[in-house]
Order: sequence, then structure tokens, then C-alpha cells
Amino acid sequence: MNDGSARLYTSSEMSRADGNAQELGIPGGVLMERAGAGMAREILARFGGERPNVLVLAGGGNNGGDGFVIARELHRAGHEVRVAATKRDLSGDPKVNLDAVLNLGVPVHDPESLKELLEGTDLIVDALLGTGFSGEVREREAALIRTLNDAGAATVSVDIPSGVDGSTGEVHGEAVRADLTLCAHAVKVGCAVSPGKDHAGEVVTVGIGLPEEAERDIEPALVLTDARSLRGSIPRLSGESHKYSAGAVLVLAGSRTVTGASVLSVEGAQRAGCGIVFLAVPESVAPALDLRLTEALIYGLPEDGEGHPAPEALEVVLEKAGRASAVVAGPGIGIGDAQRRLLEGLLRLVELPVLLDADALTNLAGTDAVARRSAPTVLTPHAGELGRLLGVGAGEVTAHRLRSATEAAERNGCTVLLKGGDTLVAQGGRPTSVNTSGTVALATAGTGDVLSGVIGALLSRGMDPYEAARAGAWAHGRAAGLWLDATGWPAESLIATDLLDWLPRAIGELL
Ligand SMILES: NC(=O)C1=CN([C@@H]2O[C@H](COP(=O)(O)OP(=O)(O)OC[C@H]3O[C@@H](n4cnc5c(N)ncnc54)[C@H](OP(=O)(O)O)[C@@H]3O)[C@@H](O)[C@H]2O)[C@@H](O)CC1
Ligand SMILES: Nc1ncnc2c1ncn2[C@@H]1O[C@H](COP(=O)(O)OP(=O)(O)O)[C@@H](O)[C@H]1O
Ligand SMILES: [K+]
Repeated sequence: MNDGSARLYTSSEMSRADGNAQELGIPGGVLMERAGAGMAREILARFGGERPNVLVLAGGGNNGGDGFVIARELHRAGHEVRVAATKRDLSGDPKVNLDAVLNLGVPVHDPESLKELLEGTDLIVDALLGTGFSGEVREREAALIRTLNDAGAATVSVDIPSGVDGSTGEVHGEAVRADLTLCAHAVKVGCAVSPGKDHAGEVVTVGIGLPEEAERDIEPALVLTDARSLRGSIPRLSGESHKYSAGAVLVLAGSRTVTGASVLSVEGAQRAGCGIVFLAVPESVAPALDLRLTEALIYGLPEDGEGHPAPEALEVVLEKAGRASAVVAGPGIGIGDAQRRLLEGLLRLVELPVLLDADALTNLAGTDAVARRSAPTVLTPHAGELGRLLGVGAGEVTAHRLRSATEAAERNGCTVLLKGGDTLVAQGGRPTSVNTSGTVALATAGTGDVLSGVIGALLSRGMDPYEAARAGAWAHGRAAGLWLDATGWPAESLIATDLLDWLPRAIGELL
């Protein structure tokens, strides 16, 4: 995909680029030298002024080789540097660089003394395991990682926090908790996808002078979605536009006890630029919402005894869908047989793009209602909802986010947006997108309802579902970021309504 997205590499994509570079006449040792020297410059620029005592923990592969180059450069810059190496009997480039360190008189210790070495250490360089690692860390390395994490010193990881799977972000057992991760050439998937992302701290890319030709035949399986990669993808109004052609969204959200979800979804859609919103809600709450939502058209639905939409609501929903260009269904509609049947009818009979969120996902878990659809469907689950769709626990999804999102997208033949700090968008045939604009400020009730409306509006404006989900997630996260910058208030104080004020500016950055 060549849309200007920042490169995000799996371990095997990186090693292909490395192989191509060698064919182009750039030896691996040169890349290691550039990686290590560039990382050392970055470390000196950030920490050099404080003249920290440095400990480099080096493993037996090329990640350790990068670590030796860093040790050499920091020593040359006048820092007190010690190395703990898991292996002395090396060959190739790591051996060349270990020998250089030894020749300079930098002390190289056995890792068994790591705990004592860390006592006088201000800065740890973690070069234990890189992209050559996957699976579960062996006990010897796991013990070293625990010792590093317990030391509490500032930690810089080389290429990937040791113990994180570079291609998936999965962590099985121990993984280093870094403050900064320096990635050679491109961000590794493991630094962008949780839980790896949460181990990586700040992530900075260090150039290693790979020529473009070395990447020409590599189609990355994942992309980092930033504003640059989305710019120009949202359709604009033209002179001939009217409120229906500008995008008409039907929102099926809310019930007698949950009316906020409707408001947030409708206003999210309005601020994301659709021309008109129809809101279908149980009839007992329609008058209150009519007063609250000045610009939306509100329709009362037959309801069950609990104030949730009843199956007979389908008739009204279908009629209103006839005037819409996209549908958002689910937030706050309640969970039960009646709501499931309503949704199944909607999915069977409406040919429009449909976004399913929250209660809609729970109601439809275990059914094939989405898989049977040919019109575009976007699912926006959090880990718990995706677990229900896949028949596994939330913990299983949290541990395997990438695999879970792609599996759900494939099984259902649809677009899946998995919420979280790294919001993923998966769709068959497209690279899985990792959003870059999220902030923990979003971890508050109702922000997901806003997101459903935003993506619904982008669908109604004619965007392809994959692009709509990526752009919606980016704008949603960016709105929270703008609120944080503008108010200077603590992240914990954001409420979902605040996003509505900042969505227009966030979307404006994509036009
Ligand atoms: N590609 C490029 O373009 C460039 C790559 N560069 C750098 O190379 C790195 C990749 O190097 P790599 O391929 O040598 O692997 P690496 O991450 O050092 O891991 C191997 C070590 O891990 C160990 N190990 C494995 N599994 C384990 C387990 N379960 N539990 C415990 N240990 C385990 C394994 O031990 P062994 O099995 O051999 O005993 C061996 O010691 C990359 O991240 C980047 O830093 C840069 O220099 C510039 C350009
Ligand atoms: N730690 C986090 N970092 C960034 N974004 C988060 C985090 N936790 C939650 N979010 C985002 O907040 C939103 C919450 O949505 P959801 O769980 O559906 O909430 P609700 O149902 O209350 O609206 C999602 O967009 C999600 O990606
Ligand atoms: K590492």
C-alpha cells in the first residue's frame, strides 16, 4: 500500500529488506554499524547531558551486536559503560563488535552478575532479544528481564523491548518495560500493537540508510495510520450537494434507561459532517430526545416491557433506512432475543453500509447474520465484545489482538475495528491498520458511542468501510488529543461530550 503511511514492519519483512540490501551490495555489518551508531546518537542527545552510568545487556544475536556498537559509541563519548553479555563465543558481525568493545577496555561481564551491575546504573540499554525472537522467552533470559524491570533505571530498548514478539506485539511471559525504544529503519509491529506497545514507551525510528530499492517488493501486512496517510480521503461537499447527498445516517441506539448513547452517537455523526441524522429510539424516550437533539429527526419505535426496541420496530427502521445512506446500530439498545431478531432483520433487508457497535455485537454473537451480508459491515468491538463474537474470553483477545481482529474480519467478511490504545482496523485483502492518534483520555464511558456516529457519518458520505474506520478512529483520537492540548486538563477529566467540540478540527486536519 503506497498511501504515504509510515512503514510498520514484521520481523520477516525487515529481514527481507535486509536480504535485499545485501544483494544491493550493503553488507549486514554496515547496517549494524549504522543502526548502533544512530541509536547511540539518539541516546546521547537525550541522556548525554546527565552523563549517566550505562549498562548494556547484550544477547547472542544481531540485536546484541547493535548493543555492542552502542556500548562502543557511548564509551567513546566519555560515559561509564559496562556490558553484560549472555554469550561470548560469537561469530560474524556481533563478534567483530564485541571484540571492538573488549579492545577499548570496556568491561564485559557475565549476566549472572546483572543484579549487582545494575546497582550503579542510571541507564539500561536492552539489546537482549530483537526481531529474531518469537514465542516464549527461555527461563534464563526471563530471569534477566525480571531483573532489568526491577532495577527501576531508565531503559532504552534496541529495536523492540526484549520479550515482545516483533511481528505481533504479543508477550508470552516476561518482557522488558522500556521508556524509549529505538527501531532500526522502521517501527516494528511489536512496538505498535498492544501489549507490546505498552512495553515500548516512546518509539523512535533510527535511519540505517536502506535504499528504497531494498523495499520495492515488500507489501507490508500492516500500516501505521496517521494524518498524512488519510489526507484527502474524506469526500467534500460540492455546489450541487443537498442534505441527503451530503450523507444521511440512521442511528438505532438507546433505550428507556440509556439515552446518552443515542445523543453521543447522533452528535458524533453530525460533527463528522453528514447532512442529516434520523434517530430511531423506543417511543417512551423519543419526546425527551427530540427536545435534546435540535437538528436530528427522531422516530419512536415500538418497545418491549423494559423499554428496549421490540421486533415490531423493524418496520419503522426499514422505512427510515430507505432514506438513509448508512446505518449505525447498537449503542444502548439492550440485549435479548427481541433485539437480536430486530438486528437480524435489519442486516438481511437493508443493503446499506451498516456499523454495528456495543449491544448489537453482543446480540449477534454466535449468529451468521454479518457473514451472510454482501453490503459493507463495520464492527467496532472492544476486547470483551470481540471475545463474544469469537467465542473466547476478553483475556484471549487482549493477548492476541492482531490475530483476533483479522480472524473476526475473515470469518464475517467485514471490517473489524478493535478498540483500544492501538485501535486496529482489519479487513480481508487490506493491510491491518494501527491507529496512531489514541490517548488514554478516551478510556471513559461514551467515547465509543461517539466513534460509532463518526464512522457512520463517513460511511454515509460514501467512504469505503476500511477507510471510514481508519479515518474515524484517527479523528476520534485526535479530537481527544486536541482537547488535552487546548485545556491542559488531566486526561482523567475528559468526558465523551468534550470530543464533539474538537471533532471538526480533527477532521479538518484530514481534508
Ligand atoms: N534485519 C536488519 O535489517 C537489521 C537488523 N538489526 C538488528 O538485528 C536484530 C535481529 O537479529 P537476529 O535475527 O540475529 O535475532 P535477535 O533478535 O538478536 O535474536 C537472536 C537471539 O535471541 C535468542 N533467542 C531466540 N529465541 C529465544 C527464546 N525463545 N528465548 C531466549 N532467547 C532466544 C537467540 O539465542 P539462541 O537460540 O541462538 O541460543 C539469539 O541469541 C534486530 O532486532 C536488530 O536489532 C540491525 O543490526 C540492523 C539491520
Ligand atoms: N487506554 C486507552 N487508550 C486509548 N484509547 C482507549 C483506551 N481505552 C479505551 N480507549 C478508546 O475509548 C473508546 C471506548 O469505547 P467503548 O469501550 O465502546 O466505550 P463506550 O461503550 O462507553 O462508549 C474506544 O474508542 C477505545 O479505543
Ligand atoms: K531488544
